[in-house]
Amino acid sequence: MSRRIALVVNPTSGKGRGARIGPVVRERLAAAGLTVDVHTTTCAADVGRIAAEVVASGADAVALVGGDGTIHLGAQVLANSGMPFGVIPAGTGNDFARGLGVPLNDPAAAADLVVGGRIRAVDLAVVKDEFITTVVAGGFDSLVNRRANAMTWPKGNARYTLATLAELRTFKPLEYVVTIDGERLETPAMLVAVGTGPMYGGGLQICANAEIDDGLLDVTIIEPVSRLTLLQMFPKLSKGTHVGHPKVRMLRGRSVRIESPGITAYADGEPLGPLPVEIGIAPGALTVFH
Ligand SMILES: Nc1ncnc2c1ncn2[C@@H]1O[C@H](COP(=O)(O)OP(=O)(O)OP(=O)(O)O)[C@@H](O)[C@H]1O
Repeated sequence: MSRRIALVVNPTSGKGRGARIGPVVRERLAAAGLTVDVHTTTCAADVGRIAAEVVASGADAVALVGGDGTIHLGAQVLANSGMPFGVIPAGTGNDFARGLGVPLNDPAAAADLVVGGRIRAVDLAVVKDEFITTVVAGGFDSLVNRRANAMTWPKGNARYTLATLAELRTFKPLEYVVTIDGERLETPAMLVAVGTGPMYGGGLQICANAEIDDGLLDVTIIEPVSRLTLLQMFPKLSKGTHVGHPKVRMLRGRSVRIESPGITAYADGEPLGPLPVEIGIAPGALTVFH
């Protein structure tokens, strides 16, 4: 009997890229002999609802065509379900897919990972009962995220660059209390980011050393630096070459609490809530094709 795959497509991801690549993926999966049930979402709530129906249906696997927002929604249901999950990147950021090494601009190649059937279990961060698939941002980066989300132009990652420049004009270091596995650290900083995977903001390797299956959260603290130094650090984040910078601290733990007054945390590119947040880890909670 052929494997039965539910293909869940967010047509709005990547400003319509999801709608464009959905049929490409369906054809590729079907050509490989898989039985494909296509589900197209009409609103954000559909992602979780459909994922729950798919899990209950006894399908062999699910593939999600979307960006980090869609994966975040799907992961809430797929976590700890044991159902293998394929990521077909269609968003603007695609940081979860980047962290996994899924091809970003070749939907047929991403579909081939589902066909191949090779799976691994990856960790998720958890805040209250919410699973997070990439990084929690709490500081300068969350202000940039908020501003970039509010911008309608430009379309791709250039939004983050413009938002960074705009926020830099007025940003001042923040006072933090960061508690990692019960150990309290008081420090001023530009940002504190916590991730299971390395990336946010469309390929910025803020937690460059993060291993997505080591059962640990990676914590990056950028201590106070001049505006120019922070600006110069952003291109380094794309390559991960900020690692080792004297003002960049990288730590690890199983539980992390971040406190700083007046800051809203962002996770998987969307607002999570005001600090303080307590972040835990769900080791190996998501089973993914790779
Ligand atoms: N029809 C729909 N189906 C699912 N989600 C939708 C739909 N319309 C709007 N949304 C919203 O779109 C958001 C963005 O989707 P997604 O994150 O996949 O794309 P993106 O923002 O382009 O990519 P990225 O997050 O990687 O930058 C979702 O979090 C969801 O809230």
